[in-house]
Parts: sequence; structure tokens; C-alpha cells
Amino acid sequence: MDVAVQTVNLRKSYLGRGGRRVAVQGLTMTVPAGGVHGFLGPNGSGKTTTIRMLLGLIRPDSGTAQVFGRSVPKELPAVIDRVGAIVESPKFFPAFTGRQNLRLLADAIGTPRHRIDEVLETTHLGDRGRDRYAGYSLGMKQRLAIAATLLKDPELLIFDEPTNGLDPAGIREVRDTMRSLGESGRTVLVSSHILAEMEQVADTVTIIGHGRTLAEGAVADILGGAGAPQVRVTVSSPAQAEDVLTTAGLRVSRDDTHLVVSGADDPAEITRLLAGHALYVSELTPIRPDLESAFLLLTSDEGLGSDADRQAGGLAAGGAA
Ligand SMILES: Nc1ncnc2c1ncn2[C@@H]1O[C@H](COP(=O)(O)OP(=O)(O)OP(=O)(O)O)[C@@H](O)[C@H]1O
Repeated sequence: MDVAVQTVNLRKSYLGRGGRRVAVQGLTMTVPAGGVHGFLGPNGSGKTTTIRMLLGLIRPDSGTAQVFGRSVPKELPAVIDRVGAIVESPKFFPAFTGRQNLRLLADAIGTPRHRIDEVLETTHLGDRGRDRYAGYSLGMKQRLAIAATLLKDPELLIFDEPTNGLDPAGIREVRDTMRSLGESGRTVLVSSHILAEMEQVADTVTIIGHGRTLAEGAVADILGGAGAPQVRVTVSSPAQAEDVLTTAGLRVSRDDTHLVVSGADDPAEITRLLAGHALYVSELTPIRPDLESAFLLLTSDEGLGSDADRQAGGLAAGGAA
């Protein structure tokens, strides 16, 4: 496997009023080259700090980080042209069109102007490039920021919470853009605290909590480890059905209207068992494990972000941040 980004035991602390505070403690992460890699964790878990270390903006206390096999920050100049990043909201001129803003940037970094049309197309802004930036929706503004990072045609894109503050339509636009960038063979490393969002876009993920790696790998494998499959069952006599299924060795929880059954390899087994006792199922729905349940399982013994961040909201399961 080709590796785009690798960190081993990365650690970073900040000196604050209350003394030294560890933001990232022993973070080990492997980002395969090609595709979208979600970097997931609640607010305050150390995502931005890690990304800033990868980009040479701050120095780690200890541990190592490599981008395309080169040590960061020491050898970053050798690979920085292959990397594009959005860490904070980039500044554009509101009175200029999207295209004019990109032209300024292209000239500043010596990129040929034909790239402007290409990056506008890639970010689906082709027909809006001649509109003023001030009139763009938040999603379009974020896509213009992505377009700007693409000007120099980087192989690795690093986006820190690119959908923060966007409405659902904006989130979808940015997500689709990341997906197509990943499919084009680039590596997209994207941080998020919104699990549902990453589930739809990421090929692989690293999940962190409290500055530490909790899980890493293909999304499908992480979901596969998120506990036994469950099935929601609606049946005429839930109490009786619960007895039958529990006696058969299945784990059952019950609320007013339905049962949640774990441990059945084949959902048809549930129908068969109940029908054998003249109990007829009106609904049988597999409950798909999602990244949120995987995360909750991983963090059940852990705090999430910092205490203050936890009070402020922590991890979101879905929707706009
Ligand atoms: N410059 C700084 N000085 C002091 N503490 C900091 C600094 N930057 C971050 N921290 C602290 O380090 C911890 C990790 O913060 P970081 O911003 O890396 O997390 P994050 O996962 O990106 O969170 P968010 O999703 O809220 O951006 C937090 O407790 C934060 O308050």
C-alpha cells in the first residue's frame, strides 16, 4: 500500500494559564494514498493540532510525521508543492468574481491560467465563475476555497472540517466534491466531528479521542466491528415473542411497539421461531451499524474531547455542525 501520510506517536502540548495541556498524545495514523480518509473525533480531540503539525505550522513535542515519505517539518519543502490544504477559512475579495479571485492566486503562485477553468469545473463552479464572490452561498464559497487549493494540482488535499457552518445542501456539495477528488486518484485527508457525513464519503478513517488513535482502517471493517448485527421486530404479542426468542438464546430488548434482537445470524431464523409459536411478524428491519455506534463503542471508556469542549457539544452524529 502506498502511504500519503504517516504519523507515529505524535505528541503536542500547549502551555496555557493552567499549565501544560496535552492536545495530542501518541497519535499514530496511516493515510493510504488515493481516496478519501476521514479523520474523525469530537471537538477538542486534537484534529486541528495534528493537521497543523502535518503542515509544518506547529512543531510536535515528540513523535514523527511523514508526508509522502518525507519527515515533517524538516523535509516539508521537498513535498509541499504536492500538498494543498484548507485549515482556516481562506480570504477572498468579496467584490471580485470567483474567477478573478482565482486568477490573483494563480498569478501569485505562477500557475498557468488554463488551470482556473479546470478547477472551476472540478468544483462544479464552472457556470458561476463570473459571479461576484459576495453573492456565493456558503457551500459555493467553500468550493471556491477547494478550487484554490487545486490550482497547483496537488496529490494530497488536507481539509480541516470543510463542512463546518454549511447547510445540508452545502454539505452535500462539498461532500460530492471530496468524493470526486478521491475518485480522481488524489488523496483527501478530511477532518470532521460529524460521523454520518464521513460514513458517506470516506474510504478509510482514523478515529481519535483525547488526542489518541482509537481505531483506524476501512470504513466497512470499522462498521463490521461495531457489535453484533441487530434486527428490529414488530410482532403482535411482544412479551410472548420476547420469551420465545430469549429461550432460543437470542438477546432481546423491548419497548412498547417492537423488539430489538441481537445475535441472529439470519433474520429469517426470527420469523421461523416466532411463527412456530403462532406469533406473526409484521415488520423485520435490520439495524445497520453506523460510525456513530462504532464510535460510542470505542469511546465508552474514554472521555471525548476536552472537558470544556465536551460541554460545548462534543461529537455530532449527523446534520449540520
Ligand atoms: N493554540 C492553542 N493554545 C492552547 N491550547 C490549544 C491551542 N490549540 C488547541 N488547543 C487545545 O488543544 C486541544 C485540541 O484542540 P484541537 O483544536 O486540535 O482539536 P479539534 O479536534 O480540532 O477540535 P475542533 O473540532 O473543536 O476544532 C483542545 O483542548 C484545545 O482547547
